[in-house]
Parts: sequence; structure tokens; C-alpha cells
Amino acid sequence: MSFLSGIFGGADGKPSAPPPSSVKIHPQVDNGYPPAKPGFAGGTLTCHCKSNPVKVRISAQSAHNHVCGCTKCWKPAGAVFSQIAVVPRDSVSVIANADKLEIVNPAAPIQRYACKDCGVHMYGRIENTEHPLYGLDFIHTELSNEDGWSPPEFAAFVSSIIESGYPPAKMDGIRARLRELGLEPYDALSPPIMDLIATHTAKKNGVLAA
Ligand SMILES: N[C@@H](CCC(=O)N[C@@H](CS)C(=O)NCC(=O)O)C(=O)O
Ligand SMILES: [Zn+2]
Ligand SMILES: [Zn+2]
Repeated sequence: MSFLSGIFGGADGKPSAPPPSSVKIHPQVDNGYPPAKPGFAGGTLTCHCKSNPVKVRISAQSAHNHVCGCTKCWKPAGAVFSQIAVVPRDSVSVIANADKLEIVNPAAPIQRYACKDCGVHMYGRIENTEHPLYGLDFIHTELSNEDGWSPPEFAAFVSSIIESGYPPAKMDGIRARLRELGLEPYDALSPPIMDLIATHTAKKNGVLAA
């Protein structure tokens, strides 16, 4: 195994050094991404403010990391997709400049806490205890300097990039590039997560045994 494939996966079938492409997804995935570090247990997210940045401590490894094409998730400048993962809500604590946070849309299922000054979303929280994903907060692992987070596993809400102005005629190219990067494209969430959500709904409705 080469040094590079050690860093970029290789052994688990993910592309170790993906071919360069003019089709851009997100700066943290365009050149490949390192595997999770065994035993990694979190880090600190920092917003983009030069002074008094908001800092959020995450005391857990991320799960279900993925890229999301929806219009609601925060993306760095120029990115077509966001990169987003979940962690247990009790592993999230704001440790600096909490007063700069505001909820982007209090009516949305995911309440995204953004920095008022730089606009970066620091975490997203579900307050509805009936929501299938209640208990999980959404975070952007790229806001941390630590290496070792779980890498992206799939691409969600791919067709939604058109809602941000991406040319529909270029969608085949986007999906081909996502597959090349090892990120299977879906137009909602991945099948295991969709199954989890549907199971939750079926149990709530009494169609399946709880
Ligand atoms: N096509 C819509 C999809 C939005 C959407 O459903 N986003 C998903 C993935 S982040 C979601 O769970 N949204 C809940 C929320 O925004 O609170 C868009 O792009 O705005
Ligand atoms: Zn900021
Ligand atoms: Zn999204």
C-alpha cells in the first residue's frame, strides 16, 4: 500500500487519489478525503470570523457524514454542495461567543445556528421530539482543524442543486463525478437513512409494531 493510499483510503475501495476534474463538488472532497481515525472522539468547530469567532466543542466522532445539495445547508464560498454529518446533541456545546449565534429559520425542522457576522452555520438542532432524527445535531466537520472525522459516505439531495441555479444539463456530469469520488448520489437521503425514517413513521402510525 502506498503512502497516499494509506492517507486516502484505497484499501476500503474508495478512490485513493481521484483524478482531477473540472466538476467541483466541495473543496474538502474534490481531491479525495482521508479515512476516519480510529478512536477519534471529536474536536472544536470555529466560525470564519477573524476576531471573536464562535467556537463549538464536539465530544464525539461524527456519523453519516455526506455532501448535501439542498438550498438550506451552509456551503463555503464557491461550493456546489455542503458537507454535513450528525453527532448526538449532548455532545455539542458552544464554548465561545455564543451571543453571535442566531437561528436561521426557527420554523424549519432543523434549527440552524449561524454566526451573525460571518454567516457560517455552527450546528443544526431538531427540537421536535417526534422527528425521526431527534437527538442528532448536524455539523460541518470542515470547521474543525482536527483530522480524524468520519469521511463523507454519499451525496444527498443532489437534484436540489438546480434550485441554487446549477444547470440541469450538467447533472449527468455531477452524478458521474460524485460516483468517481465514491459518493453515491441520491435525491433524498441514503437508503438506510430513508428506511430508518419510514420505519419511525410506520411505528408512530401503528402500522408496524413499536
Ligand atoms: N429541495 C429542497 C430540499 C430541502 C430539504 O428537504 N433539505 C433536507 C436536507 S438538509 C432537510 O432535511 N431539511 C430540513 C430542514 O431544512 O430543516 C431545497 O433544496 O431547499
Ligand atoms: Zn463568525
Ligand atoms: Zn441539506
